[in-house]
Amino acid sequence: MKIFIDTANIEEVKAAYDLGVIAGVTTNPSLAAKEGRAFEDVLHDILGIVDGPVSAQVTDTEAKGMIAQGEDFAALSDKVTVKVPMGLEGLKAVAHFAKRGIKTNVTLIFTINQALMASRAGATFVSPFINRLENVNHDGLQLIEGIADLFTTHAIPTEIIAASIRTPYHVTKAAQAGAHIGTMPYDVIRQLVQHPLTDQGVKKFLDDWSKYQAAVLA
Ligand SMILES: O=C[C@H](O)COP(=O)(O)O
Repeated sequence: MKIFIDTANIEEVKAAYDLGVIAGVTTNPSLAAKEGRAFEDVLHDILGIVDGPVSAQVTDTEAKGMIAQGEDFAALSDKVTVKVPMGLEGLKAVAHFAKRGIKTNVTLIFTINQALMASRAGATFVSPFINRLENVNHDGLQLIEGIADLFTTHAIPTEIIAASIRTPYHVTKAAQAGAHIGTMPYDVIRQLVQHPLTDQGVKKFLDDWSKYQAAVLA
C-alpha cells in the first residue's frame, strides 16, 4: 500500500515528503479552509514539492460546474487528480474527465455499490472513508475489503484510497484488506514510525556507549 498525506498544509507536506515515503497528497475543502489562503496558491505550492498525484476537490454541486473547476485544476499540472464527491452529478463529471484522460478521485464512498458506480464511470481512484463509517457504527475496514474483492473479481483497474484514517491500526488493516493507497494526516504518519521499545532501545544503546567510552577514556 502506498502512503499519501491528507493535508493542505505545506509544512506538513514538506515534513512528510522529506521522509521519502510519500507517494501523493489528498486535500479537501475542509483542509483547504484551515490554511486561510487561496486554494490555487496552496495547490501550486504542493505541486512544487510532490512527484505523485495531488487531489484537488471541486466544490460545485452540478456536473457542469465541477467540470469547469476540474479542468482549471487539471490545467495546472498532469499531477492533479480532480476529486469529485460521489453522486449523480459527480459521476457525470467523472465520465467527462475519464474521456479527456484527466485523473479523478471519487470521494465520500460509503458502500461497495458507490465504489462500483464510480469505477464504471471511469474513476482513477475511489476514496472509502474508514473513520466516518466507524462513527456511525459501521465497519469501515470491511468496506475496504469488500471493494478490494470486487475490483479483483471483476478486474477493475480503479485504485482504492483508504481515507478518513485516524490510527496506525487503520493503516495496517487497510493495507491488509487490499487498499492500494492509504491517505492519512501527518500525525498518523509520525505514529507509524514510533514504538516505545524502539525509544527504550535507542536510550539503552546510547547509555551503554557512554559508559564504555567513559571506562575506556578513564
Ligand atoms: O477527504 C478525505 C479525508 O480522508 C476525510 O476524512 P476525515 O475528515 O474523516 O479525516
